Amino acid sequence: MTAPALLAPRRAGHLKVCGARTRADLALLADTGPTLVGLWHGVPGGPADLEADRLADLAATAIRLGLEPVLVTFLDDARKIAALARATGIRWIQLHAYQSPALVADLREQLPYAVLVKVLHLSRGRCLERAFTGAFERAGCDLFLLDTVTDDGRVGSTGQALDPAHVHALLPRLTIPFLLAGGLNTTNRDTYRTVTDHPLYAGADIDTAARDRTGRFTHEAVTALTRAWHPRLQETPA
Ligand SMILES: O=C(O)c1ccccc1NCC(=O)[C@H](O)[C@H](O)COP(=O)(O)O
Repeated sequence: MTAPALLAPRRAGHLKVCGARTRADLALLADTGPTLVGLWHGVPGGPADLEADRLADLAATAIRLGLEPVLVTFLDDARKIAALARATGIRWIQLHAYQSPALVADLREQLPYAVLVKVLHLSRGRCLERAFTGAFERAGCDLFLLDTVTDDGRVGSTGQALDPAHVHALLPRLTIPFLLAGGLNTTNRDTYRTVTDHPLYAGADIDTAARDRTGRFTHEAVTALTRAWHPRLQETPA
């Protein structure tokens, strides 16, 4: 017997777009297909960093529009992060710096309901947290997010693609799902077929390719990314 159509998943994983700054950004994203929106707080000097009250306003707007807000942060104070999550209603937390497994354990205790995402940084193909993936999992991490570190040490929104071979070298170490990031766009979608076919693949995370040259999200760019990275299952090429 086949499962009732209503219960069948309709999408292949998540699509997260990072760095929303305004309600208009959120309206555009809600209209074009992503499931998750990254809101930055505690990213010093980041162009999309939000003050706490603005973060709360955008998180509430995202939820109202049917998007799941994700707090993207370099903060490494569990109490501060937990307080922010409680105050804003944000359930997904993306630790994008070099936070420790101990911080993840602390956060897990304070926020049992939260979805905790730890970024694994790949520098020249090597994962800098390679020795700690098991510790992050035991600490209560729900998802990893694989992203690029540039040769000069920049992290986040680098627009630089990972080599799929380097991703595959890391995957046997993981037992929890992962999001893929790092310079994903519409033209390199096919390069990652073997990665996105992996049973632990949970979706794609994109910033640079969702924007035009002035740094603004565009309807056209995000719609094209949704088609490439987050199609309805019946649209997925065999
Ligand atoms: O987006 C940023 O500029 C950023 C800055 C500091 C920390 C994290 C940041 N972004 C996090 C993301 O999740 C991005 O979507 C991810 O790095 C992919 O970006 P891109 O390679 O530009 O698609």
